[in-house]
Amino acid sequence: MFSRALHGRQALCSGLPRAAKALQRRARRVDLDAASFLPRAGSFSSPSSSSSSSVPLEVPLPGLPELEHSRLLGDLPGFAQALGKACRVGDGGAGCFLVTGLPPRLQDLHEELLETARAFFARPAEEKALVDYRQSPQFRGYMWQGAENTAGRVDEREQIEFGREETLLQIEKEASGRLFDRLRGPNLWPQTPPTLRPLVTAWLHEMEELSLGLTRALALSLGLEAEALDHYFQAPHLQAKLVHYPQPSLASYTAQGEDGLGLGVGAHSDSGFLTLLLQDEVGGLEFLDSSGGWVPANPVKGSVVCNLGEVVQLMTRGVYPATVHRVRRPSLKASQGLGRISAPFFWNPSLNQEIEPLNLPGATPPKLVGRLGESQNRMLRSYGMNAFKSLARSHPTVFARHHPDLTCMSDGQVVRRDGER
Ligand SMILES: O=C(O)CCC(=O)C(=O)O
Ligand SMILES: [Fe+2]
Repeated sequence: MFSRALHGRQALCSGLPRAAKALQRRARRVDLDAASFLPRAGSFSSPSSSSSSSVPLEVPLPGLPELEHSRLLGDLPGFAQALGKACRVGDGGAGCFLVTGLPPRLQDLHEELLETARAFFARPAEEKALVDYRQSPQFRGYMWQGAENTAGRVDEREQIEFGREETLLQIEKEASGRLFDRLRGPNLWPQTPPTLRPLVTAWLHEMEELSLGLTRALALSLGLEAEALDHYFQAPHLQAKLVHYPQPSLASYTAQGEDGLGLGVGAHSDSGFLTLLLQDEVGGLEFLDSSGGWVPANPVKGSVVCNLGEVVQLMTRGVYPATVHRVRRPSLKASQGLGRISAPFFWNPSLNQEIEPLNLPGATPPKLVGRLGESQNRMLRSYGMNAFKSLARSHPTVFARHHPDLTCMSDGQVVRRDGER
């Protein structure tokens, strides 16, 4: 999907011990505090080679712009201005940003969620198979390592996927009669650890609220009314995952070295509106900048990474491009044998929404290197049908098993085999 040449740069801190990384993070935070919370243009070019001994601790690490959560509540116009700067990739923005300084309540929830995810993935394979996603017409549940691929390569990760919990009765009452209603339904909840269900439920609720605030800031940053996009999210189609990137074997580490370990998930952009991503301390997430270089999204305590999806790109005619990202396999040093845990939350429009480009006079899309053109990655205007298309294409056997009356056409449309709508 993306050219191999783009995979060249190494995350600056991947070879550093945890204590040094913590110190570096502190150095970067101090520097940013002094310069206010606005991103610094031109701060994203990482040197093509580095070693732990050649990186002085007082030099701030390249990183993503940091937007203080408290300003989202207390100074929406100021927050929106910083968000706009971060999303305008051609003007030196990173195309994504961190929301930092989350309230302690949310930080605690995030810590517990990461711990619980780690406990779930440590359970025996037979137990995880009880919530195997192949049982779910909504493509939710546990996916073992190798079940999914991105950019033509098998992903080196296992994951459990959730959506909004809905009973069949609820869905029947509100059914639109469209095929995408089939993506609504119940989750497959593991019995162990028992804390997983309440934690994931609380997390979805919190992320929904945060996402709506960010949507309003994004609308303001485009020169629209803050609530101008709210109607897209009356019944948002939520998707969320707990993900484990296992530690590569010692043999592969020895044979290939840290640089040769490859990717946990290949370069891609997310298909929804925006993604809020929680990650543990290990690192490995990287973003593509406007010139085709990779920028590490180093973990920052008390924050989430926010990246933009293809719906935003379509709505803004590319003025805010979807963020291309990938994940390196966990380095032996950083993950200390445990692998990496992340928790992406995907904020998507309601299934029944048609996505049309907004009227943004005077705004022009940036020139970008190393991305797919619209013709190679065409989005269907119906958000719901586009979501169904993505799932059907990624998981053809689950699609065939639960939706035998449907077929996925070469243009991506999911239709009834008998031709009825
Ligand atoms: O695990 C991560 O950090 C990123 C995951 C991701 O990009 C995805 O699942 O779409
Ligand atoms: Fe992603």
